[in-house]
Amino acid sequence: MTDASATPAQRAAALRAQLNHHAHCYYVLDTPEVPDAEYDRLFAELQALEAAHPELLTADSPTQRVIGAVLPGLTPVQHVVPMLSITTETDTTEGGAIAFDARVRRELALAETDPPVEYAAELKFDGLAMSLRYEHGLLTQAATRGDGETGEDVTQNVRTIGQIPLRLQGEAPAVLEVRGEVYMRRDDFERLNERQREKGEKTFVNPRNTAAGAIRQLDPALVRQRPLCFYAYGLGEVQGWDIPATHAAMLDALAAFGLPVNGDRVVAQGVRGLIDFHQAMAAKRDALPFDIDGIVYKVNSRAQQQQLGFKTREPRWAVAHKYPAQEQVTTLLAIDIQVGRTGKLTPVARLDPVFVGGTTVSNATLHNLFEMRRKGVRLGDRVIVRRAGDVIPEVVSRYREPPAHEYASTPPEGAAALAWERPGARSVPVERFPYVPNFHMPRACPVCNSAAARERGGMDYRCTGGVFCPAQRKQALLHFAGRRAMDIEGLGDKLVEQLVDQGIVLSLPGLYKLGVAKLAALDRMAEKSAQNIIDALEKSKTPTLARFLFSLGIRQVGETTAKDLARHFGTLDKLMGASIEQLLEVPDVGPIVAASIHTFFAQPHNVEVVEQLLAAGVQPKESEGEGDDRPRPLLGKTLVLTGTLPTLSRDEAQALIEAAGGKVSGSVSKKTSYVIAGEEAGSKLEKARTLGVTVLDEAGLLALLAG
Ligand SMILES: NC(=O)c1ccc[n+]([C@@H]2O[C@H](COP(=O)([O-])OP(=O)(O)OC[C@H]3O[C@@H](n4cnc5c(N)ncnc54)[C@H](O)[C@@H]3O)[C@@H](O)[C@H]2O)c1
Ligand SMILES: [Zn+2]
Repeated sequence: MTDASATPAQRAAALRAQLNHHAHCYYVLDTPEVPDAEYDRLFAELQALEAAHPELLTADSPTQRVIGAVLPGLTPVQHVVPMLSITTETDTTEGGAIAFDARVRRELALAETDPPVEYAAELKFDGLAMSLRYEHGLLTQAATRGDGETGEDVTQNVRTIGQIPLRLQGEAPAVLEVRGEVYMRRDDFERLNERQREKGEKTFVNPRNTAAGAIRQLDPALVRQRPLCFYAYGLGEVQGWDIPATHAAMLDALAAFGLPVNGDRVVAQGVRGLIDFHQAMAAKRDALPFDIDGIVYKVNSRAQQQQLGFKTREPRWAVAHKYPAQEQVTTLLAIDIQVGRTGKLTPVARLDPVFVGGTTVSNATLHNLFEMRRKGVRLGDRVIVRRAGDVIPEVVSRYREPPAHEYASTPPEGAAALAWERPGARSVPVERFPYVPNFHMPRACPVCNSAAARERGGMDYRCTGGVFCPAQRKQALLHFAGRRAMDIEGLGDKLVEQLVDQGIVLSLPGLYKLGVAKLAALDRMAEKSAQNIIDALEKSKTPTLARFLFSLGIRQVGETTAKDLARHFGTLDKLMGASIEQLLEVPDVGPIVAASIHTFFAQPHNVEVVEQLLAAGVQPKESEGEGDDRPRPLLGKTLVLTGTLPTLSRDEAQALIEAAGGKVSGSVSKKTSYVIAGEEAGSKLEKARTLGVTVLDEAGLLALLAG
């Protein structure tokens, strides 16, 4: 990207324009176009250029001022004590701490023989800076950093953050401005994105930008849906309070006022303690519930802080010692399909290996076709990968190499609309069948070759070979054995894990081939418990049809639907042979459920598994079907209708009799249970009398039907 022919002056101007543009996208629009690491690289390049050519330095250079602005619609707030930035040490090794300590010692004019400087080290929370103003203990105003001098009033939104006290505890100063960081926890962020994904809506890029976007919403009700948190780390304006002599003591005092202060902080004597803390927290970073992008070192003594003072943009007594970035750019080499435990097909990006979030990442999830399309990600693209904490790495967007000439000193019109996306990508609605150029979802499961299908309105493609697919084996077995399914006591998580991993049971029918010896040979399995499981398997062989259907784990077929199906069809054969139309006749079965059942039994492998289960001795209790649960007083009875009944037509009477389990015959014999006679009954009535068959009128029939 660097134009070799550019003069230093041209390069500096280009860098300034780019940095201003990115800062605008980041601070004002909350939708960065490049990863932080990329921004930091450009920033460092400009700093180096300005150091080498001091004549190029301008007062408005991004290296000289805090960038930010007040969003239209929000009220500006003047900061009495400016909200500054912090010098960044991008050297993530111990060199970062050593450089800072050396600077501090030089500026304090300490000799080599002088004792080590005392520092306070704390986490650098990756959120947005917030100033909370308490007057006589009451929260009166909350403001963003803005350009450091002027921020935005976001009091209403900040009030929705449960952790922030509206009233301080204890004896509060006349004025206490608390500076701290608003952030979003990683699990809250993941949940939020999960919900967005389920709704088929745009997902958020990272917790920082989500938090910053939420806090600057004009509608507090929207903010409430984005769970935010807060940690205090400093002070602004203070009146009527003796500020403690050290930074660490000041934080303790803030905690005593009831403000959230993070516990992962230390007081360190000299540079060694800083390095130790940096390393200790690097090891703990993934386990923290929120993102941090480094450690902040601060000179602990207030007196020494005052002696060191400020540069234009940042204090001289503090530094941010960074960690490896959690977002990086790399190339999308290929897309693999992973089949999950529940049959979900996930496109997974195979990447040019990249160091991100502290490890080398070569695979990252693309979630689903809809998200790929929304993000404009295609095979061969440069993409931004995020890896934070224990969350699986993901491709957050396509990365567009920013050509230097595109940047003016002010951000282009509509920068927000283009952020993180290709030009125009956003205006294209996601269609019903998402189409991603140069990539197709497979039509068949790559593991078992059953059909891969997407439900109408659903986001995910799934393997339909539920009881056959090796990827779904464990899930299928566990579900099959479940209490509400076949109820096989003792066949739990641990056992299924062993049975499958050791290749002992590979499919549902295999369960019924288990012997005591095989089971007893397993880890932590005594002969007695092995026998219990064999007994439980034996006992499970005569389930109700409904339980059996439910146990197959057909998507969309829960307990209730399974009962409806069993009642309607009565036998397994009838259900398995049912067409979509016939399935739709079942009460409460709609097109999605019908399609799911039909597809399931259309997979030859699924049918094979069912047949093998039956062959292994499983015998679901079948019935006549429809009306199964109603009283059937005429079950096994044969009736003959003759003459004209006073209210019921012949067809109506027949339907009622059949619904009650009876049969209607055309001729009277010794086997006839009842003859129902109306007006003008003929020979059939006589025959009944000769054979001694009971004759009833319509009222008699109705009484029979009523039981
Ligand atoms: N991706 C982009 O386009 C883009 C654009 C601009 C800036 N950025 C990123 O923003 C950062 C630079 O912005 P900056 O100037 O605000 O500096 P900074 O965020 O690196 O450091 C200053 C901020 O650190 C925060 N902080 C967190 N924990 C703290 C603690 N314990 N003590 C004191 N402060 C603490 C405060 O909010 C403070 O305002 C970089 O990480 C940069 O990559 C990215
Ligand atoms: Zn499969």
